[in-house]
Amino acid sequence: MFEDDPVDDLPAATLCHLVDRGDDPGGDGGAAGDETLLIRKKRGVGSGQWVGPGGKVEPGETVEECVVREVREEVGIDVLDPERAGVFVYRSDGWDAVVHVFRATEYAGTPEETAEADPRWFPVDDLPFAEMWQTDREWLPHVLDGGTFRGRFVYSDGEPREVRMETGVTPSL
Ligand SMILES: COc1nc(N)nc2c1ncn2[C@H]1C[C@H](O)[C@@H](COP(=O)(O)OP(=O)(O)OP(=O)(O)O)O1
Repeated sequence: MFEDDPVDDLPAATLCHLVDRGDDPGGDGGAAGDETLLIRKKRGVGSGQWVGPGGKVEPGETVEECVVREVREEVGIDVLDPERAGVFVYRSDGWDAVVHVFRATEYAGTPEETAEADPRWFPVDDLPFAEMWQTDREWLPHVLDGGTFRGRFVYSDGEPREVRMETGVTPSL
């Protein structure tokens, strides 16, 4: 899967997909059913799109530390039980990275808008894919359903040109 990629040398980043299972996900009086928290990114890679909160791993930081820090910085909540759900290599004509995907179900606090992100809960069966990374369609439903994956996505001019993915695997490089 990653034979052609210098995975040890690529920058690392994280994404968090928080799933709220309950009668009133997000505590916002919305419809019952599973929901997931997405952000409208205000800056950085993928700005303007809906995406899971996350960001770049800082020097000396583990990916687990990064995902907790980034979610706190972007939407002001503490994720309590992040678990690895996937990993993908992203290659493009700009930035390249290894992105570590986490799933979580427990959190403390209430998501709030920040300078980086505008958060909103979406039903897991009604995600805004038209305004998301195109390859999220391939793996996000699987992750929200408790699955794991590894992938390699090559983009050019903002479009996916090569998409490779395997599911039900250990989500490591
Ligand atoms: C197909 O590629 C991607 N798909 C998805 N869903 N998300 C991606 C893809 N490539 C990158 N990302 C995510 C991974 C990270 O969460 C962000 C990139 O980090 P960001 O630019 O947000 O980094 P920060 O440290 O928050 O921001 P600053 O650099 O401004 O400090 O994109």
